[in-house]
Amino acid sequence: MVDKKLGGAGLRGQSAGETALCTVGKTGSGLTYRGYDIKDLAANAQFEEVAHLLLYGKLPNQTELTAYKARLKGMRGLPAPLKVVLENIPKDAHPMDVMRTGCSMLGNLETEQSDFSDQLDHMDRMLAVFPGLINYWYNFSHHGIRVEVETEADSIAEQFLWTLHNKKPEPLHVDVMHASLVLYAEHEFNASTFTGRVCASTLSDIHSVVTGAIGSLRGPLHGGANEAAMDMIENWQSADEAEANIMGMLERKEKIMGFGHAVYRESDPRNAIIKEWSNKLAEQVGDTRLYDVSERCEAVMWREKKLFCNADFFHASAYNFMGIPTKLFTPIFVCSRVAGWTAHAMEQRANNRIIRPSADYIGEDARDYVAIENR
Ligand SMILES: CC(=O)SCCNC(=O)CCNC(=O)[C@H](O)C(C)(C)COP(=O)(O)OP(=O)(O)OC[C@H]1O[C@@H](n2cnc3c(N)ncnc32)[C@H](O)[C@@H]1OP(=O)(O)O
Ligand SMILES: O=C([O-])CC(=O)C(=O)O
Repeated sequence: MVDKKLGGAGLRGQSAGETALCTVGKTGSGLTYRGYDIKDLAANAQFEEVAHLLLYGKLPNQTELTAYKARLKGMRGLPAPLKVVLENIPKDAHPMDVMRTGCSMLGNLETEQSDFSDQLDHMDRMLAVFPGLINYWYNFSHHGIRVEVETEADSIAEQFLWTLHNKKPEPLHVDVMHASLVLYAEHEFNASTFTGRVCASTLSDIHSVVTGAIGSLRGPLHGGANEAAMDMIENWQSADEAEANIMGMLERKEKIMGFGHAVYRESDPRNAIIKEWSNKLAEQVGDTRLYDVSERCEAVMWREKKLFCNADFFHASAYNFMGIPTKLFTPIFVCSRVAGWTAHAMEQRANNRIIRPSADYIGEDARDYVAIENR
């Protein structure tokens, strides 16, 4: 990988701590979780295997996986007061705000012990409950339906689609969701994870850690890019129209969402994987527009700027082909990344020192206080 010229802005390139969870841009195809290459995990593992790897330190054997999935399945129910809160959030709310409020409310109802002795219970609970939480709100606010969240879904991947569409999803879509959740699960010291680690370093509770992380993920420069990419590509009826518009945006020095990365220099290893799934889904739905448009954007951005698709870009078309509303794209990221966030919180707690960097002062020199009547 080509070394990036590092500047101080955005703490780019500076180490802010240690982790045993993930490497970004260092070995293999460029992304590993506890030493396992993302390509192998995405091709072979269910999301629950990856969550177990991150939270419990090892890939589960079959008996452990079966037990873990059963444990998570038993944790899907929404407490009644949380349902009341969700039912009171308006239809036009941003779903990431719903996630943030839902997570925070859960922390009021099921507060973590201050000695963190029950931390894993809360971490698993969030993994289990988040898909139903967002889809309960979505279905209630948009369709007036109180969707059943304690479904027979076999996995978190299936649970998301089942509670969204209120019916058992087709197997291909479940496979795509597994891959997607695996791809999004963990990414070292990205902005949302770092937010969570800072919060964890104050010895705060796990719901505060995750609520803060959700807030950071919401922005279009981070998780919100998958929605922003969809809002962009859905306007274009053909690859040629996409190319003309991208060229115009580049000329006007606009950011193209879903491209570029703070660490990777030549490619994001997650892109090829989700792109392949998007291609499969395009064939399944008989798409002749969105996938071509996306591919052309990719080609033009590389040709003009040597900028590549990050994990978010082909997620947009893939989710769209599965009938997922654009506004729910980033909440899916939450349903996955909560595994990484909480694993990082545990790691921080296990070897903690409060995160408190310094700043270079660029303000006024010392001066005399001026009484209010003299200002
Ligand atoms: C899952 C994830 O969170 S992945 C990231 C999702 N975010 C996006 O897709 C948003 C669009 N991308 C971006 O804004 C950026 O590429 C980021 C935020 C991801 C990384 O930011 P940085 O590390 O500051 O980017 P980097 O230093 O590589 O930028 C180099 C140059 O390329 C430009 N550039 C980077 N990404 C883009 C883009 N998507 N569109 C247009 N220009 C871009 C920058 O403006 C910068 O130009 P400059 O030197 O003239 O200022
Ligand atoms: O690492 C980053 O800066 C952003 C990213 O790709 C992620 O969080 O998945």
